Amino acid sequence: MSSAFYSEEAIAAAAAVNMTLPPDNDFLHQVGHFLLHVHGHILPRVLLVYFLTYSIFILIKYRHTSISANPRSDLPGPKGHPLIGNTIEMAQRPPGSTHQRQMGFHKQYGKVFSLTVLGLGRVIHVRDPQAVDHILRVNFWAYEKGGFFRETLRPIFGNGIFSADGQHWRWQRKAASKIFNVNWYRTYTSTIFRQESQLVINYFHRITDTSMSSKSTAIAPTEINTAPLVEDISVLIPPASPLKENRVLLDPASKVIDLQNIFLLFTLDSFGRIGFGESFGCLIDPEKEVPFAGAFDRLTANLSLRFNWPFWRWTDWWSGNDKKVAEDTKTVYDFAYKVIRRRRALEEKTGVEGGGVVHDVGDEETKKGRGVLSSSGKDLMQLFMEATDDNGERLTDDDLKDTLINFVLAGRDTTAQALSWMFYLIHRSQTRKEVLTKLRQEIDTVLQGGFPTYETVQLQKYTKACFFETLRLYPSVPQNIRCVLEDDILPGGIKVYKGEKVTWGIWGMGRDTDIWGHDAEEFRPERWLQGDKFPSSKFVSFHLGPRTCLGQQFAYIQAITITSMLLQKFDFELVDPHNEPVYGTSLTLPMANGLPVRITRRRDDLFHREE
Ligand code: HEM
Repeated sequence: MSSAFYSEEAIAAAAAVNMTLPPDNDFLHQVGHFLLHVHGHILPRVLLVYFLTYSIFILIKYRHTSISANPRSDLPGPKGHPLIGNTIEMAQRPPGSTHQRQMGFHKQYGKVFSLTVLGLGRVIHVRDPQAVDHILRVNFWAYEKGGFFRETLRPIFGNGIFSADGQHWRWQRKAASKIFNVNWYRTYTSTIFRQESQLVINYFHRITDTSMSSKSTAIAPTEINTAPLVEDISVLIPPASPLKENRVLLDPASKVIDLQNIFLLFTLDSFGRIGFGESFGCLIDPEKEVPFAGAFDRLTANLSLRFNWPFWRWTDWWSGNDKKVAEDTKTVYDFAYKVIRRRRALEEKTGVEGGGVVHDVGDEETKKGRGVLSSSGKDLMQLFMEATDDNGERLTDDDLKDTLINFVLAGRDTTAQALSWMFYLIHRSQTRKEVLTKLRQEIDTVLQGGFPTYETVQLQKYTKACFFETLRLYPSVPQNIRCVLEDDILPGGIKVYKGEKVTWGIWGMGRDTDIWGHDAEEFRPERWLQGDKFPSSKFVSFHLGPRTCLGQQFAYIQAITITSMLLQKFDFELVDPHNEPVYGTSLTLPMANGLPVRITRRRDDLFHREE
C-alpha cells in the first residue's frame, strides 16, 4: 500500500498488528496539512498579534496609572508613568518631606487628589474633616484596614487590635475598653507615671549636679522604687549590653541630653510596669542598649518603608534586609513569650487566670504622708488573661503576644514623640515666651510644689492644651489609610469604589488654614481653651469613631505628669532653638536626629522639694 497521507512507518506498523487504517482521502490530507501549517507558521503569528494588541490596549488603558488601578478621569492628581503610575515617586521618601509633599499636592489639586501605586492600586487623598468623619464614623463599616495593611505589618502587629478588622477587632476592642477606665487610671497608672518621672528626675539631678562622665550616670538599683511584682525581675531585664547607638547623654560637660531618647525610655519603662508589671529597666542606666527597644525601633522603621514600595519582598531579600527584620521580630517575640510563659507558670501555681497578679504600687510619697493615695491594680496582661471572647474562650499565647506588642507600640512611641515635639515647641525661639510662663504658673499653682495625681492632672487645662496643640501640629500618627469595602460617595460627591484606598494626612490637616484659621501654623495653646468642646471633631490626631484611640486619657495623664514634674525642677534650653527638627520615616513621627537640649536646675524653683 502506498499513500500520500500516511508515512511508510505508519503503514508498516498498522500491517504488523493487522490493523486497517482509515481511508486515505484528500480531505483528511488537506486538513492535516492545514493544521501543520497553522501550527508551524500562523499560530505564533496570531498569538503575537494578540499579544501586541493586548499590550497596546493595556498601555493605552494604564498610560498614566499603575496596572492594578482603574483609570479615573474624574479625580485630579499628579500624572503617573505608564503601568507603574506614581510608584517610583511615592517610594522616594527622604526624611522630613513626605507630609510637605502631600500638602503641596493638595495645594495644587484641591481637597481631593489621587495617585496610583503598584500593589496598592488607587489611593485617594482627602483633606476634608467631613470626609474623614464619614470614613471613620458615619459609614464606618464600609471601610477597613484590609489585607494589605495586615500583611505589610504582620511582623509587628500580628492579629492584634491595630491590624484586626470585623469580629476579631470588635472583640479585642470590647475587652480593652473595659480595662482603660478612670478607676484604673486613678489607682494604678497615675502612680506609676509619677514614680517613673521621678526616676528621670533622679537621672537629671545626677547630670546637673555633678560634672561626670556618662558612665557615672547610672542609677543604683536600690534607689528605684519600681516595685517589681513577679519574683525575679532580672530575668526580663536584658543582660548588660554595649553602649547605645542613640546616646542619651550627648555631652556630659555641657549637660546636653537627647530628650526624645529619655522620653522613649520613660514611656517604655512605664509601659512595662503597666503592661505586665515589670520595668524594662531602661532608666536604671539610660546609656545602656536595651535590645528589645533597639529591635522594636528598627522594625517599625523598616516596615513603614514597605508601605509604598511594592517590590519590598525582592529588594529586602536582595539587600539582606529581610534577615534583619526576621532577627528583630525574633527579639521582640522572644521577649513577649518570656513574659507570657512566666505568667502561665504563675497561673499554674496559683490556679487563678493570669496568676491573679495585683500590684501594690504604694510609693514613698504615701509613706511620707504627702497626700498621694496608696495604689494597687492589675496590669494589662492580667486583665487580658482574665478576659473571654464572645464564645467564652480565653486568649491563646499567640493572641497575648500580639496584644502585648500592639500595646507597646501604642503606648511607647506615640506619647514619647508627642512629648518631644511639645518640649521643642514650648522652648523654640518662634514661640511666645508667655507660653512657658503660663505653663509653669499653672503647674506651680495647681501642685504647690507637690506631686501630680489623677485629680491634679484634670485641673491642668493649660498643660493639656499645650499637649493637644502639639498633637495638632505634630500628630504622632501623621497619616492614616483605609481600604474601601463597598462603593460609597464621600461628602462633596467624590465616588470611591470597592478595593480603592482612602488616605488622609493628619499632619497636613492640622496646618490647614481652612480648618484652623489664618494662624494654623502657629503654636497657640489658647485655641483649645475657647470653647467647652475639648477636643473638637476637626482634630483627628486621636482618630474618630468606633476605632478612636483607647489610650487618649492614658497619654495625656502620662504627658502632663512628666511635664509637670520636669518643669517644676529644671530649665531646658534647645541646642538649636531656631530650626525645626527633621522628622524620620516611621509608622509614627519621631525626630530623625533626636532632641538635643541643655538641662540646668530651675532658677526660680519656688517650692524646693526634698527628693
Ligand atoms: C499621644 C499619644 C497617642 C496618639 C496621638 C494616639 C493616636 C492613635 C490613633 C490615630 C489611633 C488610630 C489608629 C488606627 O486605627 O489607624 C489610635 C488607636 C489606638 N490607640 Fe492610640 N494614640 C496615643 C497613645 C496611646 C496610648 C498611650 C495607648 C495605650 C496605652 C493607645 C492605645 C490605642 C489603641 C488600643 C488603639 C486601637 C484602637 C482600635 O483600633 O480600636 N494609644 N491611637
